[in-house]
Order: sequence, then C-alpha cells, then structure tokens
Amino acid sequence: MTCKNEKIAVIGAGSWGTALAIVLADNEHEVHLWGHKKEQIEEINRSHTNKKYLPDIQLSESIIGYDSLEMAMNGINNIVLAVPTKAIREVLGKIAKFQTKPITIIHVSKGIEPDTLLRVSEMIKEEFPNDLLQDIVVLSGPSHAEEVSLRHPTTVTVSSENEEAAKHVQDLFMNQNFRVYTNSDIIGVEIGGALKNIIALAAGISDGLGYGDNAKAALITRGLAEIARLGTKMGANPLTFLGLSGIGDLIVTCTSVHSRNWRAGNMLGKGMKLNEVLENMGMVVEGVRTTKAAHQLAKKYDVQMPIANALYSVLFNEFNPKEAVDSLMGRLKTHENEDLTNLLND
Ligand SMILES: NC(=O)C1=CN([C@@H]2O[C@H](COP(=O)(O)OP(=O)(O)OC[C@H]3O[C@@H](n4cnc5c(N)ncnc54)[C@H](OP(=O)(O)O)[C@@H]3O)[C@@H](O)[C@H]2O)C=CC1
Ligand SMILES: O=C(CO)COP(=O)(O)O
Repeated sequence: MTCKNEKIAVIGAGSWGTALAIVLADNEHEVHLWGHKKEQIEEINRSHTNKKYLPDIQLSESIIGYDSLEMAMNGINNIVLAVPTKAIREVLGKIAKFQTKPITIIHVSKGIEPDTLLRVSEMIKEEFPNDLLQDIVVLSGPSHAEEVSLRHPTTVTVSSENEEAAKHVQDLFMNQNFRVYTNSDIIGVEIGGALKNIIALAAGISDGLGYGDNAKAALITRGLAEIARLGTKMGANPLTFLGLSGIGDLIVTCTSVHSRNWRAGNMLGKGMKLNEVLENMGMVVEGVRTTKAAHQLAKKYDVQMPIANALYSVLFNEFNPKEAVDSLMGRLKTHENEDLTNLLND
C-alpha cells in the first residue's frame, strides 16, 4: 500500500531529482527539492518549471524548491540523494551539519568511485556520521527522467541491507505509473546500475561509427556477461543482472536517445573529443568516471572486461573508436558461457 504525507528532501535538482520529486508529490508527500543554484530554485518556486533539465514539464505547486540545505532538511524523515556520484561526498558533508536525528538515505546515483572502488552505499557509510544514519536504500532500474516526469509507465527496484527499509521506500514511491520492486541484493543492484553506463557509452560509439543493430545487440549481451562476471566476484547474486537494475537498465540506456551516456558515446563515435562531448552535454555522464573504476576493478578482481577496457583506451588513451571495435572483434576465440557457468557453479 502506498503511504502518504511524509516529509522528504530531494537533494539535487537535476533531471532525476526533479522527476522523483514529481513521483513523490503525486503520492501526496511533502517534497522539499534542494538545488545549489539560487536562480534555478527561484524558477522552480516562481513558475514551477525546471527548464534546463526537464524543459517541457510543469511541476506541481506542492514541490517547494530550497537553496538552503538547512531549510530543506527541516523536519524531514527521508532524504533522496540525487546528485552525481562525484558530488556525493561533498553534499553528504553539508547535510550532516544540519541533521540532528537518524535518517534514511535513499540514493539514486549510478556510479562507482574511481580509486576507492566504492559503491555509492559504501561511500555513504564511509562519509555520513554513523549515529545519524538509520538506513541506506538504493533505487535503480530502467527509468529515464524525461519519461518518469511524463508519468509514462516505469518500473524500478529498491534494495537495502534492511528489507523493512526497502519496503518502506517501495511504499513511498509506488503508484499507478511507477511500479517499485524490492531486491535484497544491494551489491548487484548498485553494480548493474553503475556498469550499464559503460556499455551505453560503447553502444553510442558503435551507433556513431555507423554500425547497426547486430553490433548493439552484441554489446548489450557481451556487456551483460562482463557486468555479471565482475559483479558476481564482488558478491552479487547473478540473478540480479537478469532483473530491472541489470538487463532492464542496460537495454534502456543502450537504446534510448534520452541516455546521456549513449549520446556522449554517439558523439565520440562521430569523432568528437571527450572534453568537447562533456562540455556539449551539460549534464552528468556517469559512465566516464565509472569506466576508470571498472578498469581498476577488472584488475583487482582479475576478471576479463574487454568492452570496459576497450572503452577505457578510447576515453583515456586516445585510442581510435574504430580500432577499439576491431580489437574487440579480433580477440582470441572463446566459449560463450564458460566464465558465467563457472560463476553460477561457484
Ligand atoms: N537522468 C536520469 O534519467 C537518471 C539519472 N540517474 C542518476 O541520478 C544521478 C543524478 O543524475 P541526474 O539528475 O540525471 O544529473 P543531472 O546532470 O541532470 O543533474 C545533476 C544535478 O546535481 C547538481 N550537482 C552537481 N554537482 C553538485 C554539487 N557538488 N553540489 C550540489 N549539487 C550538485 C547539478 O547542479 P548544476 O545544475 O549546478 O550542474 C544538477 O542539479 C546520476 O548518478 C545518474 O546516473 C538515475 C536514473 C535516471
Ligand atoms: O540511468 C538512466 C536510465 O535508467 C539514465 O541514463 P543516462 O545517465 O545515460 O541518461
């Protein structure tokens, strides 16, 4: 049963924070949407729009924008953390200053931190004072903000070490247009959500090079194999990768024009340089930093991640995208299921 009337702060007034604020307002919660840009918050409160991120969407007047974190946090029971992975530590540090009682943090960011190789829930545990942290819940799955804000049917999954907390978040968000499942495998849910962005960049490159649906299907399928290979070694349940936060999100991100990762890859495939692409995008392209993390994780866990490694060479070593595809196609012959069968039997 959907619950109502909770006070929730959505931290991050970009595409995803705003779309989730819409879902929560539809469910009759009191939504405080925090953003760090005064003009944007003024726009949200004045004209009930957020034109940079969701240009055609009229927001409910019940969504109140705040540029003061202290005011946004006043009296709330839950935080939805919707900033890019890169900003999470900084933002958590600021939030902690205004929090006086334990709180549930619902994070929706799809990334892995390079060098520390931490998933977002692990970053939160490390960064946020333990005595102020009630539960951490991740919400992930195939869900472009552009479609959620139009109330098009969308399904996601929520996961937490505390199943009751996950069920509560399911109740907070669930409605006729936004169906929420629970899954107890937080590692798998976070790994699937983060690593699909890498494959979406690669799919965009493939499309930008002019390759067709065969190539994209190959990237999705072999991409899923390497995500599952790494994720399982990191402790995930392999079945999670067949779910919404795995194959579901991989499909939507590799095939949708809404995907910033796909669009960034597409521009790279057409010959643009990475810094030009990122400037052009003006929104977060999580897959770029996560490619660095995946490259490091593949070494740490000694798993084959040929697509992630080829992408790493394109992004960070100026490898030519066409040659990267040639190198993937020219790899030594192998059996399709060998590694995965071993994983499932472990
Ligand atoms: N968009 C989508 O459809 C979905 C996105 N996600 C995930 O959600 C997360 C957020 O993405 P999304 O909303 O799309 O990204 P956007 O680029 O659309 O928005 C990011 C928001 O975070 C703000 N921000 C960036 N750095 C900071 C900082 N240091 N302090 C405070 N605010 C900051 C940005 O502010 P500014 O305007 O100043 O840049 C902007 O408001 C990502 O991890 C993404 O993978 C998950 C599912 C769907
Ligand atoms: O995660 C997303 C959809 O589920 C959004 O993907 P992009 O960040 O590539 O736009």
